[in-house]
Amino acid sequence: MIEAVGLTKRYGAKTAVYNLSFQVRPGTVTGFLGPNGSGKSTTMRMILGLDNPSAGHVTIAGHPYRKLPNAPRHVGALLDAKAVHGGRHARNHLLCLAQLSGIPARRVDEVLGVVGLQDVAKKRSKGFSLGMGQRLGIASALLGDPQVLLFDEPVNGLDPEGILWVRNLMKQLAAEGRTVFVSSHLMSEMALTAEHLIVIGRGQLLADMSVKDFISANSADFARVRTPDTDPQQREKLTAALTEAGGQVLPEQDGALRVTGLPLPRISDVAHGASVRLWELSPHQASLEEAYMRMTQGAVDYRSTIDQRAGLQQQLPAGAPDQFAPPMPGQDQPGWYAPPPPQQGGQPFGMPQGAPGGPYGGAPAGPNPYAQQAPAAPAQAPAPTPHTDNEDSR
Ligand SMILES: Nc1ncnc2c1ncn2[C@@H]1O[C@H](COP(=O)(O)OP(=O)(O)OP(=O)(O)O)[C@@H](O)[C@H]1O
Repeated sequence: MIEAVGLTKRYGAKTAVYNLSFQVRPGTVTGFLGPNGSGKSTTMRMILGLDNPSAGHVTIAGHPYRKLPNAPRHVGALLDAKAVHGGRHARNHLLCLAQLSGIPARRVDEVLGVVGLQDVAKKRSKGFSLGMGQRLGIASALLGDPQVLLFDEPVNGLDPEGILWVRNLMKQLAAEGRTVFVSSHLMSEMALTAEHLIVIGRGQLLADMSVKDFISANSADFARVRTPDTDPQQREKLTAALTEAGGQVLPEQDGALRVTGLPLPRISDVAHGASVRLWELSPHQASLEEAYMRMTQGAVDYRSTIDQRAGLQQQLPAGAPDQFAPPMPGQDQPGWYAPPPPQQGGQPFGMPQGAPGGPYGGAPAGPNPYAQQAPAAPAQAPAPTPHTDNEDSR
């Protein structure tokens, strides 16, 4: 298990991670999400002892990484797939790593097979594609057959077959009882791979919950209703009747209606009462991507100036109801589509229960550097400071 308590990292005046407390448990794939620059890589580097926390601590199986006996046998990581000696053959690169950790040479051939690089084992890695480099990085992580694995953007550069392979590999590693902590910007992929999520924004914990709970807590589910295409008046009649009944109705591009605020059976009754025939009445749940966009909308540092000029400030999905609207009729009935919880007052973005300080009572990390920030997206374009330590691989 990985456990962070009150983890904080400052680089001069910049606070990259602030008072972060979480646990990553064995047996499941835990996704690590956050907008660009939110502190994911910094957190991973602190877990691996590559950066010292300014406050708080992080342990693996109860020990700081640097105090783990023969750490590479316990922990494997892919942080930057380009961090290899390009002049070395793939096999030699792995052999060097293996020798440093007392891992037998036969394990090198095993992991080359696992990642599908056996045919290019004698090729220099500087000629590798991005995807091949990722596979070599994953091979390095697996070398010590570790119980704890960290992957920073492991599917970066992989083709669809490679992405599927990584997905299955992560799940298999977790099913074997290992701790698997993986960051990615591909929400659709995370939804298929991870069971649990840790979401951060501007270095702070935003959510620590199952994927299922995350989606239901941050999504605006809706019903799709379609009246006969041949009779547009039926659609208008139904829109009026549903609005009258307290629903919010928005037209979809394909002519259907998107309804929130009313349970499915009520929509059906209202349609029946208005003598409107229905061709479709179906429930829809938001995707992880939609839920993620809603949660992190106030915690995005880097935004296109084109989006800002056009007022495209992280738009909510179409049909999302007003977050601050009073309770709606039918709210307690099964099948009612709840709007997302309102952002908590005064915070630049929704904070998790118990934060700051975190659910584990993290050590005080000094004044919250974000407390005085504007509550919404920045009005000015952020300084265009490409910042990442391994941006080439992204
Ligand atoms: N060595 C460093 N010196 C100064 N600032 C740094 C350093 N490393 C990271 N930062 C800053 O800390 C913040 C968090 O960066 P980090 O790379 O951890 O974010 P990230 O969530 O991994 O981003 P991305 O999704 O783009 O990879 C950024 O504002 C970054 O500029």
